[in-house]
Amino acid sequence: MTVAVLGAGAFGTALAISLAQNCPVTLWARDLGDMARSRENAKRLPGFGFPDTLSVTADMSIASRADILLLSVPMQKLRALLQDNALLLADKRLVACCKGIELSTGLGPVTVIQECVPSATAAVLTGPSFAADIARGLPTALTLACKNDAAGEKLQQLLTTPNLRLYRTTDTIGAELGGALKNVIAIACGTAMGAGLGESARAALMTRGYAEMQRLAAHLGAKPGTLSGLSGFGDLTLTCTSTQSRNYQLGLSLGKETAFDPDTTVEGAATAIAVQDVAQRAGLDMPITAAVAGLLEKRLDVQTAMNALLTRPLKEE
Ligand SMILES: NC(=O)C1=CN([C@@H]2O[C@H](COP(=O)(O)OP(=O)(O)OC[C@H]3O[C@@H](n4cnc5c(N)ncnc54)[C@H](O)[C@@H]3O)[C@@H](O)[C@H]2O)C=CC1
Ligand SMILES: O=C(CO)COP(=O)(O)O
Repeated sequence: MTVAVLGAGAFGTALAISLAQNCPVTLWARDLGDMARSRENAKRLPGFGFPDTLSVTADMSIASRADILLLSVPMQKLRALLQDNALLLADKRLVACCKGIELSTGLGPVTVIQECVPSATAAVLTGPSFAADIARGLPTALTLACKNDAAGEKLQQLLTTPNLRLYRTTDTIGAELGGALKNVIAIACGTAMGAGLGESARAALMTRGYAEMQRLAAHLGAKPGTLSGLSGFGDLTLTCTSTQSRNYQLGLSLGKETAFDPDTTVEGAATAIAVQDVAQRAGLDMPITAAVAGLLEKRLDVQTAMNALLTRPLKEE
């Protein structure tokens, strides 16, 4: 068995290092930089040397020979990667490792794979994990979702490592929505903490944000229960409480009104805008998502957004 990881960001590099314990792994990058010589991704994941079983390439025809390909580019770049390489990726097992909703279509990564490479087996790997934790070999549990349970079970077995424990589901919609929506709530939580609104406010945002996540997931056909697993509740907890999270960090800077590096990958920003549109079309009430979208689009300031949430009509929980 061989694995390739397409996209040499922090997460793709960490997964490649971890999976290289199981089998030969090829890490594909658009731009290899100095990685082949230094045997390290100094730009995205410094301090973690590559094991001997990990090779790097910028040649997709080499990477696409692998049995299983993990797609670890940001969500808004996924479609172009698939379209550009559709012939090489035909009939492959493609596992999306990105968390988000496509801005132009409102779709998640599994559907984007199915649209671009219909002959592929599409899956998504998601759940609570920071790249550095995985690269360090710290214990991590994730969800592997694939509509075809037999194919999902095989992927679960092949991609589990001594430190990376995979659970399995056939509910790709629920799994990808959990990973996408928790980032939006993490921006809200970071904003509240950055603005000094306190930990009680953060707990309220996490809980009511989780209610929003479940509302949209149910509307889009997710199985009841998936959102309470690693891909939903698990990742929500991690991302809303850790300063390691870039979504949470963006929120902190919005709350503190400080500058934020625009080159940082913050998946929740595009997802908030995409989800706001989906929710409006569906007539769903998602006030925290709407507040985050308003902050990001600079239609709202933090105080106005908070007042809007607090003055909504009182209702049953
Ligand atoms: N960093 C983390 O701890 C985790 C990240 N993720 C997810 O992994 C995905 C990727 O995030 P990171 O690796 O952290 O981002 P990153 O910012 O570290 O790296 C993104 C990488 O994608 C590459 N890239 C961008 N557009 C590309 C294209 N068109 N073709 C090829 N490569 C392209 C960039 O060159 C860069 O190497 C995101 O969806 C994120 O939510 C999931 C779990 C943990
Ligand atoms: O998805 C993640 C943790 O599970 C990583 O979070 P950030 O993208 O916010 O850094």
